[in-house]
This record gives sequence, C-alpha cells and structure tokens, in this order.
Amino acid sequence: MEHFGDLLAGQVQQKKSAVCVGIDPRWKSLPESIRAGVDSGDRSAVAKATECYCREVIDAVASVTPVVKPQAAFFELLGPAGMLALAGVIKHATKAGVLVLLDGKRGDIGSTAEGYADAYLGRESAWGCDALTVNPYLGDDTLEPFVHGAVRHGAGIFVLVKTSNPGSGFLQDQVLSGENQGQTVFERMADLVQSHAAATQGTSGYGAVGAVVGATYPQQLAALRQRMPNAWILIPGFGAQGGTAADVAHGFDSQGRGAIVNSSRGVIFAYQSEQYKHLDWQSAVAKSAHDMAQQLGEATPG
Ligand SMILES: O=C(O)c1cc(=O)[nH]c(=O)n1[C@@H]1O[C@H](COP(=O)(O)O)[C@@H](O)[C@H]1O
Repeated sequence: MEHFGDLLAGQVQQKKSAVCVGIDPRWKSLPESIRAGVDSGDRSAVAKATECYCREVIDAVASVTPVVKPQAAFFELLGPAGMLALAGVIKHATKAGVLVLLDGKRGDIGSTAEGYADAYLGRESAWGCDALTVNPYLGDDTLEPFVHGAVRHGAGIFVLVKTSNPGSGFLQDQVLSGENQGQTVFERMADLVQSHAAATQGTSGYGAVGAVVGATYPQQLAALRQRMPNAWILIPGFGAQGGTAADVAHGFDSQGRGAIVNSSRGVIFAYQSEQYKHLDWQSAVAKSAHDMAQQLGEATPG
C-alpha cells in the first residue's frame, strides 16, 4: 500500500506544481453552455450538468494539479443526485491520475469518527478518497480514529489548525492558561498534528497527517511551517480570499516542499475574470491553473 505523504510528494514532483484545484461548483457561476436548457429547479438535472462540468474542469487541469479538492457542500445541496455526482467526480479524478482530497471537514465523537474515516479514506473505501479534511476541535480522542483510518487505508487527513476565515481568531487565537500557558489554541492543535505527522512519516519525511492553515494569515503560516516540520500543509485562501504567492511562500520548507495551495473560485471560474475572458471556458480554467503553478514556483524556495 502506498503511503499518502509519499504519494503526494511524488505527484507534486511529477507535475512540478503545488496547486490544489478546489472544486466548488456553485450552479449560478457555471458556464452558460453547461447551464443551457437545464431547469435550475430540477436537482437531478442540475447534478448531472454539474458533474459534467466538474469532469471537464478536471480534464483541463489534470496535467498541472497533483490534487483536487471537491467541496462536499456544493454536492450535498443537490440532495441524493448531488452525492451521485460527487461519486462520479471522485472516480473521474482518480482515473485522470489526480489525487482526491475531499473537503468534508468531518469530526465527531470517536466511534462516529471511525465511521467517517472508514467511509471516505482510501481507494477501497465506499467513497474512494485519497484524503479528507477533518475538524479536530471536538478534541484529540476524536482525531485518533481518523489518524488510524488514514494509516490503515493508505490515505491522508488534513486537520484544521488555523483557518482562513476572518473569524478564525475568535477561538483559534485564544491564549491558553494552565499546563499550556501562553500557547494559542491553534498552536496547541499544531503540536498535536505534528506529533501525528511525525509518527506517520514516510520516506519523504512527511506524514499521513497534515494541517490546514489559511493563506490569509501569512505570519502564522510561517511560524506553523517551523512548528510542524513533518506535516503537509494545505493552504486555502489563495486568490478569491486575497492570499498571494508571496503570502504562501513561507508555508513551504527550505527545499520548496511540504505544502499544497488551494484555489477554488479563482481557477474553476477563471472565465469570469477580465484576464481570461478572451478564452473559451476550459482554456481559461487550464490557463489560470497553469499561471498559479508558475507564480507559486517563482515565489517558493528551492
Ligand atoms: O479546508 C478547507 O479547504 C478550507 C479551510 C479554510 O481555512 N478556508 C477555506 O477556504 N477552506 C475551503 O477552501 C475553499 C476556498 O475556496 P476559494 O475561496 O473559492 O478559493 C472552500 O471550499 C473552503 O471551504
């Protein structure tokens, strides 16, 4: 069985790109040609068209993206037909040679977490994902089943540490007292992630357990890179949320490894931007992913 940390390292090296394309298919933003003739009140028809669009997005970016991150929310809102579409998208990406990191932000008491882990993690699981985003703020006992599930199934997890949203400081930046006096909540979480990452590391030096740190907090990102030397970092918040290549540069190690940078709207809806308006929609998507890879390559060390 492949080791997730090594598999991701190999993919990033092969594609020469740290781009993670986020698949967040908001119906109203899909190209006119995809929406034409589809009754927006018919969830089943919308789900089918959405799947078709996502497959084309994957084909457009497959050569330049080691991993895609489908956002479960936009499939769930289409009901059961949306879940079938999500399954189709996962299979399509896998066939195209792109790793699938499902953004489900799962987290629950230990016994339920085990159910989520077995449902999503690994190519042999019901959903067949290579990795899953996990919300750890229920406590360390709720993270363990995901860690064990990842190792058992040759998959990975990305644990929320410092999220990109404006309100992430409400809890995550709080300073602890007692045994961990002076540490912030997100630093304590980072230490937990690092311990799991070190315990699960493969030959690349990176573990099956990674962290999520927003591009919108570049100083914290730089500090967290040092604090979690064995953890892959998924960096969302690039593009639409304001994060730049310079902001994410310190999320990489000194050899330019160890991080993937997600952009969803900025890539999959690139045809809406002035810069790419002259291109057909698939070419706009492909070009924006390619440009992002280039920007990251220029800004990263190594
Ligand atoms: O786990 C995530 O991917 C995530 C964590 C975080 O801190 N911030 C964040 O934006 N995300 C997700 O990353 C994607 C960002 O989308 P864009 O802002 O369109 O690039 C969305 O699917 C978010 O749910």
